[in-house]
Amino acid sequence: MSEPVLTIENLSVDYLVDPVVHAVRDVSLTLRRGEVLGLAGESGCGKSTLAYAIVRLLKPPAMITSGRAVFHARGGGDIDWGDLGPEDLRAARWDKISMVFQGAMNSLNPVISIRDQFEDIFTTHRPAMSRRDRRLRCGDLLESVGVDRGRLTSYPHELSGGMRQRVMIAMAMALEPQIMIMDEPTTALDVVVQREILRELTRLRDEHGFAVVFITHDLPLLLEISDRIAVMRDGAIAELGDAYQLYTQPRHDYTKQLLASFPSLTGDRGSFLRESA
Ligand SMILES: Nc1ncnc2c1ncn2[C@@H]1O[C@H](COP(=O)(O)OP(=O)(O)OP(=O)(O)O)[C@@H](O)[C@H]1O
Repeated sequence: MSEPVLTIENLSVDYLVDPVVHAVRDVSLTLRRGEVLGLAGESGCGKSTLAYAIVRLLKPPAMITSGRAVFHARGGGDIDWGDLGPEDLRAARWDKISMVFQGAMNSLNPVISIRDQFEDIFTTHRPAMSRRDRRLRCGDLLESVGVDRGRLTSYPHELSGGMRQRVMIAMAMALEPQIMIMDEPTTALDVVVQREILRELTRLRDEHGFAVVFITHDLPLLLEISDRIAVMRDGAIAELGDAYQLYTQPRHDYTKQLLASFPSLTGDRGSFLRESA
C-alpha cells in the first residue's frame, strides 16, 4: 500500500441558502500516491462540492464548516490548504494539485492561441524558464496527450472538443503536480473520444505517478479506470473500497442499488473491468 499524498479529515461544506444545504458531510478519506480514486454517486450528492473544497475554489454561498485537506509533499512536509493565503493557494493549485473541471475545454480563451495560453502557465509559475524551453515543453506536453505540436499555433475554435479537452489535460500536467482532480472531464465527448482520452490518462498516470481523483456519475467507466472507489450519498461517503471488490462484493445497500441502476453492469460480468490482482 503506497503512502498518502492527500488526507481529507472531517470535511463539511454548507451552502448558506434558505434552507441551508449540507452538501458535504464529515468526509474523511486518504488519497494514496499514484492511485486513481473514483468518486461516484448520483447527481447532487456533493461530488463537485467536495472537489472544489479540496482545492479551496468554493465561492459563497458555499462555506467550509469543518475539517481540512492536508497535502503531503513528496520530500516530506505537510501543507494544510486551509492555512494558505490567496497567493500561496494560487501557486499551489497548478503546482501541487491541478484540476480539469466539467466543460474545462470551454474555458480556453477563444482569442488567444493555444501556445500563448499554455506558455502563460510557465511564465507565471516558472518565471526563470527560458522562452526556448517553454516552447519545447509545451510541444512535448501536447504530444504526450496525443495532439500534434503544430497545433500550438491554433486558436481554440480550430480544435475539436476532444482536442481541446486534451489540451486542458496537458495544461493540468504542465507543472508535474502530484494530484489531478478531474470532474466529469470527458462527459461532453462522444464515447470513442472519451475512451481514447482515458486510456491516455491511465498511461500518463503510470508514467508520471500522479494520483487522480476522478469524478463522474458514470459508474461503469469509474469501475474501469479506478483503483479504489468512494461512493457518495447525500454528502457523505457511503462506501469506499477497492474498485473490483466494490463491484463484486458491494457492502452497502446504496452501492448495490447504484450498480443495479446500470444495465450494462448486469451483462457480461467483468467484460469491461480491468482484472484485479
Ligand atoms: N451555489 C449553490 N447554492 C446552493 N446549493 C448548491 C449550490 N451548488 C450546489 N448546491 C447543492 O449542493 C448539493 C451538492 O451539489 P454538487 O454539485 O456538489 O453535486 P454533484 O454530485 O457534483 O452533482 P452533479 O453530478 O450533478 O454535478 C446539491 O444539493 C446542490 O443542489
